[in-house]
Amino acid sequence: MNNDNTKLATTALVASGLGAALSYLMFQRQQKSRPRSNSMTFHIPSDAPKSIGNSRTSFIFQDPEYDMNSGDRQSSVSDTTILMPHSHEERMRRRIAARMAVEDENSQPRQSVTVRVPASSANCGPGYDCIGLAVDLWTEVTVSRADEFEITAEGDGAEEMPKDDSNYIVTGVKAAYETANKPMPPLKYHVVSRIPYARGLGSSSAAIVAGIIAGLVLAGHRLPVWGSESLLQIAASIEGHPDNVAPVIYGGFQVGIHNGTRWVTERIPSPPGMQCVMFIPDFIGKTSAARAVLKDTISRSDAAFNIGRVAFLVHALALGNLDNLKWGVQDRMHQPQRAEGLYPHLFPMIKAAEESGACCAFLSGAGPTVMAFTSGASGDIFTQREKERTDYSVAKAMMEVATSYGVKGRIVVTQASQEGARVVKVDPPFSSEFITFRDNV
Ligand SMILES: Nc1ncnc2c1ncn2[C@@H]1O[C@H](COP(=O)(O)OP(=O)(O)O)[C@@H](O)[C@H]1O
Ligand SMILES: N[C@@H](CCOP(=O)(O)O)C(=O)O
Repeated sequence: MNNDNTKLATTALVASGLGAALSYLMFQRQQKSRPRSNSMTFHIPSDAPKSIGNSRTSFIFQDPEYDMNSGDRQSSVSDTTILMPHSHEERMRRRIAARMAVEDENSQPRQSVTVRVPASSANCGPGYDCIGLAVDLWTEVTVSRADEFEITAEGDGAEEMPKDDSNYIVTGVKAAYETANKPMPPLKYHVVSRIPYARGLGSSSAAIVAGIIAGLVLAGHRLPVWGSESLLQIAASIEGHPDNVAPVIYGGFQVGIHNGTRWVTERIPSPPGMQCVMFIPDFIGKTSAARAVLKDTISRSDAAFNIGRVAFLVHALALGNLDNLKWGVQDRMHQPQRAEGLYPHLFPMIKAAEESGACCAFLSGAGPTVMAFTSGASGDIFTQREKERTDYSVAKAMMEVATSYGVKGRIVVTQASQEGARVVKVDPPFSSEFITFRDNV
C-alpha cells in the first residue's frame, strides 16, 4: 500500500467511525424524545415471558396494532405486547386472539336486525330441485326484541302472508335459536315485501333465509361456512331442496346437490348483460299444488333428455354461449306436466318470447311466472336505447300471449343478482370506530 492509499484508508475509517457514532447518538436522542405509546420500539426484555424470551436472544417488539392480553386495539399501546421478530407462531397466535375478540364482540346478542333477501327463480327448465338464480327483487325483514309477538307487513303479499308463527320467517328464526341452543325471546317482525307472493319467485325461501339470518344475529351466533355451508344446511332442510335457498344465500346462479351427508352448492358463472323478463300472473300458484301434479317416476328417455339439457344449460351459462340456452332450458320432468294441469299459457308464451328475440324462456320455479332471458343489456335499462336490446319486444310478445289466454298479469324486467342475502341494519351495530362494515351495519 503506498502513502496516498494509506491516507485514503485512514480517512475512510475515521469518517465511517464518526458516522456510526453520530447515528448512534441520534438513535439515542430519538428514543428518548419519542413517546413510547404509538411507536415500534426494540429493547432487551427484563420480564419477557418464558415461552418466548428466556431461552434465546429476544427483543421486545411493541406491535402498534394489538395488545396480546386483551386483544383490544385501543390498549395496543401496552408495554406488555411482546413478540419475537421471527416467531411466526406467536404472531399468528396473537392475531387469532385479536380476531377472536372482534368475533366475540360481533357475536353479542342484538336488539334488532334488518335483513335483505333476493327473489329467486328455480329449475331454469331441466334443473328441477337443483338449479336456481337470485333475481334482483328484494324483500326486507326487520326482527326486533319486543314484549309480545307481532307480524306486520307491507308490499307484495302483505295481506295474504301468514301473521302467526306459521310464517316462514318465524320458522327460520326458530331454527336459528335452536342451532344457537338458546331460548327464543318474544319478537316482533316487520316485512317490506317486494318479492311477488306465491308466484314461483321464491318468496317462501327468501322468508326462511331472512328468518334464519335474523335469528342468528339476534342470538349472537356465528356459523361456519368453509367445508360445511351451515346456513345452507338449515335453510335447505326446511325447504327440502336447495334450488331457491342457495341463490338467496349466495346470489348468482347456483347448482346444489345433497351428497349423502350434506347439501353442497357451487356457483355457475353467468353471462354479462343478461336480463330477466318475467310475466307474473295475478293469480297465486302454490308450490305444493304444482308439485302435486307431478308423478313420482319418469321414463328413462325423459331422464336422458333432462340430463343432456341440464349439462347444456350449465355449459351455455358458464361459457356465455347464449345461442345454446334455448336447448339448455328444455325439460320433460315438470314443465309439460304443469303446463297441462295448471298453466296452459306456458308453452305458447315460451315460443313467443324466443321468437321475438329472447335467448330462452321457462317456467319460473313451480310457476305461474314465466321467465325469459334476454341479452344485450349494457348497464342500466334506462341508459341504453331500446333498439339495442330485446327486452321490450320480448315483454310485448309475452303479454300478447297472456291476453289471448285470458291470463291477467304484469311484466317485470330486472336482472340476476350476483349478491345474496345481507344484513343491512343491526342494533347495536357491528361497525365500530375502527371498522365500518358497508352501509355502516
Ligand atoms: N313470509 C312468507 N312469505 C311468503 N310465503 C310464506 C311466508 N310464510 C309462509 N309462507 C307460505 O309459503 C307459500 C308461498 O310459497 P310457495 O308456494 O313456495 O311460493 P313461492 O314461489 O313464492 O316461494 C305461501 O302460500 C304461504 O303458505
Ligand atoms: N324445484 C321446485 C321449485 C319451487 O320454486 P318456487 O319459487 O315456486 O317455490 C319446484 O319446481 O317445485
